[in-house]
Amino acid sequence: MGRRKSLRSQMLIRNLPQEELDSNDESDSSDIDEEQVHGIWIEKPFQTEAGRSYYRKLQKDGIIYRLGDDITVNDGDSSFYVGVITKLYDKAITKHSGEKYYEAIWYSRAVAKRMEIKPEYLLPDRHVNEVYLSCGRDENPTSSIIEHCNIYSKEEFFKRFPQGIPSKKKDHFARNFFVYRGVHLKVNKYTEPLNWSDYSHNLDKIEDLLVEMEETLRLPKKKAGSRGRGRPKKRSVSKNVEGDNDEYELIKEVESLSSDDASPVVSSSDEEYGTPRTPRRKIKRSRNASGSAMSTPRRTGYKQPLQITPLPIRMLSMKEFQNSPHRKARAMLHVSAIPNTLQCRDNEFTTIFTNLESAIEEETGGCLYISGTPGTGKTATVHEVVWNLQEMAREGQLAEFTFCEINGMKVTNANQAYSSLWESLTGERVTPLHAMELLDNRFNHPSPNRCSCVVLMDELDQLVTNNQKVLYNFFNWPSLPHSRLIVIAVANTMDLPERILSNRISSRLGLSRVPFEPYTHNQLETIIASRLEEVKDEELFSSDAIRFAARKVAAVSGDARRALDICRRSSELAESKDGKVTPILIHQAITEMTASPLQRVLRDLSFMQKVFLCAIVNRMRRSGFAESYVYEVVDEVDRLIKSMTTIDATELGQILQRRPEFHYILSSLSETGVLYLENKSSRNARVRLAIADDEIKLAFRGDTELRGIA
Ligand SMILES: Nc1ncnc2c1ncn2[C@@H]1O[C@H](COP(=O)(O)OP(=O)(O)OP(=O)(O)O)[C@@H](O)[C@H]1O
Ligand SMILES: [Mg+2]
Repeated sequence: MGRRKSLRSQMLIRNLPQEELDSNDESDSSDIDEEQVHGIWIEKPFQTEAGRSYYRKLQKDGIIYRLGDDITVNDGDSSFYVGVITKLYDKAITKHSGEKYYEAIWYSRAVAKRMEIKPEYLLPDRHVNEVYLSCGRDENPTSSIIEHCNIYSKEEFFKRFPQGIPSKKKDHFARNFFVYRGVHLKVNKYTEPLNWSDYSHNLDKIEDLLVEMEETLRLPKKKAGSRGRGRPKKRSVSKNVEGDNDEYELIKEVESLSSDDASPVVSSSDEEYGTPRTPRRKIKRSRNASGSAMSTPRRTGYKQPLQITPLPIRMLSMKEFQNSPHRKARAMLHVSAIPNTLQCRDNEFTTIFTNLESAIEEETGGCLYISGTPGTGKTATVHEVVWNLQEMAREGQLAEFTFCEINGMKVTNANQAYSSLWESLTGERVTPLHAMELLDNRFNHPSPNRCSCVVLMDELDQLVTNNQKVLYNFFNWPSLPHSRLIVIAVANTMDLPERILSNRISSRLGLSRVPFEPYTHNQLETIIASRLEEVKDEELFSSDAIRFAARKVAAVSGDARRALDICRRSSELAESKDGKVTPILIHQAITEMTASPLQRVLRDLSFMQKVFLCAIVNRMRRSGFAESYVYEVVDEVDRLIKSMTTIDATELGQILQRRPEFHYILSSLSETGVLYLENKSSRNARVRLAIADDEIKLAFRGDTELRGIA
């Protein structure tokens, strides 16, 4: 609830004619809350269009706000935004509160708590009392208006306040600013100096200036969806970034200037900043430590500096590498060697690209759900789209946006997704719970000039929690009007949102879906051949061999990763025989990879044994430790089973009831020699794999029962 200010103070702020303030006295006392919080219309609308009535004036908390007035706006935190009112309207005919809106063009603050302009683009001559006219505008409920403010030209401002206004003088600081330039935040470019007295309170001139800024500062856009090929080089951001410290220094400068003025006595804090001193070390003492006869004697000893035993360095000779075409081919076929373009994924690329591009352009939020079996190029395609969009943003053809990647496999706990997103947005590290609150607050409150944020949530199934809160939040935030959050969720199964979230919620979210079909043999052939393009002349792979490998993989899984693995192994075999890769060698590689005794043992395990092994592998990847506790593995098994597509709910119930059998399952696996299990029959026993986790992945990859989890 807004606190009612005295009429005197309102007059001081606004210099309003007394009649306008007096008119307040006639207002109905029953409307007092509505008037204070949302304001009331004090004259008839001058225009009605498409269910909206437009007004010229709003009276809120006794103060009149008109079109063209400069205002400060609540940012949902302890700071504020500055804007000029361009429209005042209500959306419906009813009298309910919360339906009165204003549209504002925002001024970007040159020095703000949370920067609206990226630190690397800040101008060195910016001033603590300066704001830039920006091209951003927003609609917001009138309840967010704080009060009027004065926006002067630079000349006029310094005539009135020769020393500037220090931020600690809160009353004056938040009410007086000057404009010297405009800024286009999407391309981070500034206009030439402006004389703001020509524009102040003149909406037509401001709008003309914005059009001019849009035309002159922004580059022409590339054809939509045109695929800028190749990965753009990483931008080298100047190390000498001006950030919050500079803000602090600037504020400090102004503060010291004004304090000089006010009194010649140097304050202790000024003194501290004036002369550099050797920092004193703080000594932590416990309450009853020093000299007490009762104190426990301190352990004496000395800390040895950490010593690192150097490992022998294996030098790879470049010559050897270049002389061996097979090695070169294997490097090209390696899954980590990302090709310039991804073959056979043009449709998927275009769908994702246009969805993201339009959401960034239109400053809206959105949710994209990408599903497909392993190795179908989901992650690689999203990365390619994002690289292209980032390149466009760098060239000024698209608004700048933040990209954040959260991989379910790389977080130890699903809630860490919140911390990762908050860190990408602000650079601050906070606990997951706090991050969730901060994010919720951010997305529920308007903010001028907020840039869009694209979040890739890869391996989504790993982010499923018991109460599904993480998924719910990440799918719900994009639908909030001010979030500008675009979520790309990637998972192996089509219907994960339906299974995890209740139907009512998942249908409300309205996810756009992009399914990635397994590759056909023709597509796999193209993918392998294009990777071998550079060593084509050497004829290392016969075309029959490539076709054979592609057909073999397409018949089982359509997994590009597997096709590449097979080709790499057969290249090794061919190299040892000094020959080229033939269908026979491909066959040999496949048999080798799938028919080892260990592979046979693994494939013959029972369903639950397999699920337990998958759970152990998942735990290992998440925590980064080889060892896990049995209770952690059991929890992981629960989670995996819930996200499985191959079993129905009743069966699921039975499996979960049988869970106490976990110890028998783990002991049997330990007896087979697949894992080490600590010899105690409790949930706190530790368990570790005795074989490479890759073997498990390889054995279970084509297993239909384990679809969606292995
Ligand atoms: N169309 C393609 N052209 C070239 N290489 C491809 C193509 N599709 C996939 N690959 C390669 O296959 C490998 C696996 O692709 P990617 O990681 O995108 O699969 P994914 O669908 O995300 O699988 P998972 O579900 O296991 O995460 C990558 O190394 C990628 O370079
Ligand atoms: Mg992936």
